[in-house]
Amino acid sequence: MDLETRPYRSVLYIPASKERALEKARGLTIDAIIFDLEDAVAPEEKVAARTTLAEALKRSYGQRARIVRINALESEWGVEDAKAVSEMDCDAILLPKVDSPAHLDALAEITDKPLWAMMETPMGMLNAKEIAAHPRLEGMVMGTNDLAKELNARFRADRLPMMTGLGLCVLAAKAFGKVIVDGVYNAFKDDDGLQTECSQGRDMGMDGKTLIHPAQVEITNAAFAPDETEINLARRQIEAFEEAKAAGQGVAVVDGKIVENLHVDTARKTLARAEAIAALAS
Ligand SMILES: CC(C)(COP(=O)(O)OP(=O)(O)OC[C@H]1O[C@@H](n2cnc3c(N)ncnc32)[C@H](O)[C@@H]1OP(=O)(O)O)[C@@H](O)C(=O)NCCC(=O)NCCSC(=O)C[C@H](O)C(=O)O
Ligand SMILES: [Mg+2]
Repeated sequence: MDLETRPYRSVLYIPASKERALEKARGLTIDAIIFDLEDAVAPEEKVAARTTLAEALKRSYGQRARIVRINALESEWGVEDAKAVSEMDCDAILLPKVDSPAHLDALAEITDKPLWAMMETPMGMLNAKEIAAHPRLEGMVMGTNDLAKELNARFRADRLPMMTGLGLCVLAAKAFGKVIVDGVYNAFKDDDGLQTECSQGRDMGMDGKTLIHPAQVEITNAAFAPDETEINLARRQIEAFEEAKAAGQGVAVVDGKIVENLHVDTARKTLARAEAIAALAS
């Protein structure tokens, strides 16, 4: 599966030190996993967590993308994390608190793995374009907890204080064809709040959302997948446009709205996305 078609609806963080959670993930309907060596692991457990993770990755996680978040390279663990993860059976390395492409350059010197960037600092927001343009970068992950901390912003249901940063990162990721997944929703027992935040992220163009608990998976998978109404509309748009084209016209009308070439492109992507999700499930 290539980057363009691989679904990243649900991306679950798992503390690399927690064997039970590492095992549990093998049975969850998640598109990707972030195995965390950074914030979810206490300092005294960091070195042992590398070994625990290396062992866990020797067994299959099926089709789920396996991304490992290391500690910052400036920290006492970062460089050793990067070297150790380079030898592990995983799909990418995620670097926290990326401020500029220079941070990615430093990691690229240590590893050949594809790179992902945590977007969670004010400087990272300002440099989102240059970070997204990095040739080794595959994806961006919003770190909305760190961003709120750095901004001294308040958490609000509408995420207004985050919007500039979220918008800059979505623009940057889309401009350079990179994956972008939204930040976590901390209140993991609040389904309504999660649903609202998923809908907002999807409306903005996020490819999916990062999660902290298995209870968040179902809502997120549904929110970032095309639903029956969207699939049905996409099919009708393509059909109507093909008919219009055959009749020598460049525009069709479906449900009272015009359908042009560009809408057909979106419709085809919607169907391709639905097919990719169905293929993952089979
Ligand atoms: C939040 C938690 C500490 C809650 O854990 P727990 O009390 O164990 O929850 P439950 O008893 O409800 O768990 C039920 C079962 O589910 C498993 N479980 C729980 N969480 C996970 C998980 N993340 N992945 C896989 N499996 C999980 C439990 O083991 C139970 O299994 P079983 O006993 O077999 O039934 C906990 O959920 C947790 O630690 N979550 C992850 C926290 C984390 O990773 N934080 C760091 C990432 S967030 C971040 O840093 C974002 C960014 O950088 C930013 O700045 O915003
Ligand atoms: Mg963070």
